[in-house]
Amino acid sequence: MALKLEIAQEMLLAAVAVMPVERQPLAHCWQRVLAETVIADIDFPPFDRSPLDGYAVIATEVEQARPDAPVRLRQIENIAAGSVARESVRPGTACRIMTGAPIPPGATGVIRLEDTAVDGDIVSIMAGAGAAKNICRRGEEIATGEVILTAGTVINAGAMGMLAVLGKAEPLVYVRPRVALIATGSELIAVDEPLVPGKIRNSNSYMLSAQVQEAGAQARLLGVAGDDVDAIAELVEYAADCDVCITTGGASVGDYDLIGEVFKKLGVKVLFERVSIKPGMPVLAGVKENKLFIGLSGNPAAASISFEQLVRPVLLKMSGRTNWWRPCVKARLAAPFGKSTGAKRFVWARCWQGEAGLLAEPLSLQGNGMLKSAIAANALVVIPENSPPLPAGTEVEVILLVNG
Ligand SMILES: Nc1nc2c(c(=O)[nH]1)N[C@H]1C(S)=C(S)[C@@H](COP(=O)(O)OP(=O)(O)OC[C@H]3O[C@@H](n4cnc5c(N)ncnc54)[C@H](O)[C@@H]3O)O[C@H]1N2
Ligand code: MOO
Repeated sequence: MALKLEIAQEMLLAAVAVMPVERQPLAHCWQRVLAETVIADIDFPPFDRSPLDGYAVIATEVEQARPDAPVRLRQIENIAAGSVARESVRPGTACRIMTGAPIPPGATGVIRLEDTAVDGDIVSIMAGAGAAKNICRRGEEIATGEVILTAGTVINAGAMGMLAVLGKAEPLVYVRPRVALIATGSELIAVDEPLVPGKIRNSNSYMLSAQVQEAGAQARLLGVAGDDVDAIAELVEYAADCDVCITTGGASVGDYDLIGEVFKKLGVKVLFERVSIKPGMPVLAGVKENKLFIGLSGNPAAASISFEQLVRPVLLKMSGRTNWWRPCVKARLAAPFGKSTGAKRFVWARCWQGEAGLLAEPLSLQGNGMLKSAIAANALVVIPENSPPLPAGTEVEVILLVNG
């Protein structure tokens, strides 16, 4: 009897724990999950600074300056970004200043270079209104004590930059789960081997290594084992240093479907053997000594979809992420979906914004042994259980294949 998807998801999530933490050099932290709350210990900007190349002035002195009535000031010094002024701006003077340099004492505004005319050490201000707005104030973006990032945040480009602003050279991040990938099947050959009759290349390990990495984990490709319990068990034991071990193939009821037997031989406690989804119905899951064992179907579409639905949320939880689910939206089918379906079905689709709302078009060639439509897919259409064929225009739930 196949288990309901939601129950299988809950069982797997309950079976795993969040990974330990480690410090990593900031340059290696992109896409890692932060394991600490980052509180600003500085204001940013740390000083009032100029957003323009121009002249720091006393704003009220130049307010009325116009091209036909310029205000003439004496330049006292020139401050580059990285330097600080030695002198104060006093009435009748201006300080040449570059973008990013600290506003000198006494100045209350900045005039951009384009609104000035310079003759020796005399600068004529040709347009002086609004000079006070041309100062970036200390702490205008970040105030000391502010919470800037929280644990569980995926470190994106913005977070990378912000951690650098705050001097976090070695942020605390979660260790990435290690995931072993083993392909089983006597028909499988390696990607660099020539095809011979009866054989196909192992594509599942490469497809899943991408899915594993997209979920923030590390993939270890352990190669192929033929349909032999001892050979498969040996490779699974090879994965001893991994947190999750995933096999593909041999998950169904055929003469050579041996994963159940392999799990039994290795003392893996089986949680379930079939989940009520299409594709991906045959999927075994088990635990042994805090390690998770997953036996996915050999069919590429089935392996990919059951990974997406069952394994991805688990890897996100282990990685320290706080949201384990993709964003889900409603859309209308842009083309009919002609199959009636018993179990809940996931269909690779393209989703886009139409004139009257979101549209989703199921991609062609969606056999459970096929993969091509996954190349163009940006979404999965969810066909509810016990659905008749669905005409174009039917409202469906769509899972967007982006991070939530
Ligand atoms: N009598 C029944 N037969 C089948 C049933 C069923 O309920 N009763 N279910 C079918 C469905 S649906 C699926 S899904 C598959 C699941 O089979 P397995 O998980 O045991 O997988 P295999 O038989 O080993 O392989 C299936 C298919 O995939 C190809 N394959 C395997 N590994 C790879 C790989 N690493 N890279 C690329 N392709 C791979 C393999 O050659 C087979 O064509 O069972 C159905 N049968
Ligand atoms: O159950 Mo199979 O999983 O349709 O691909």
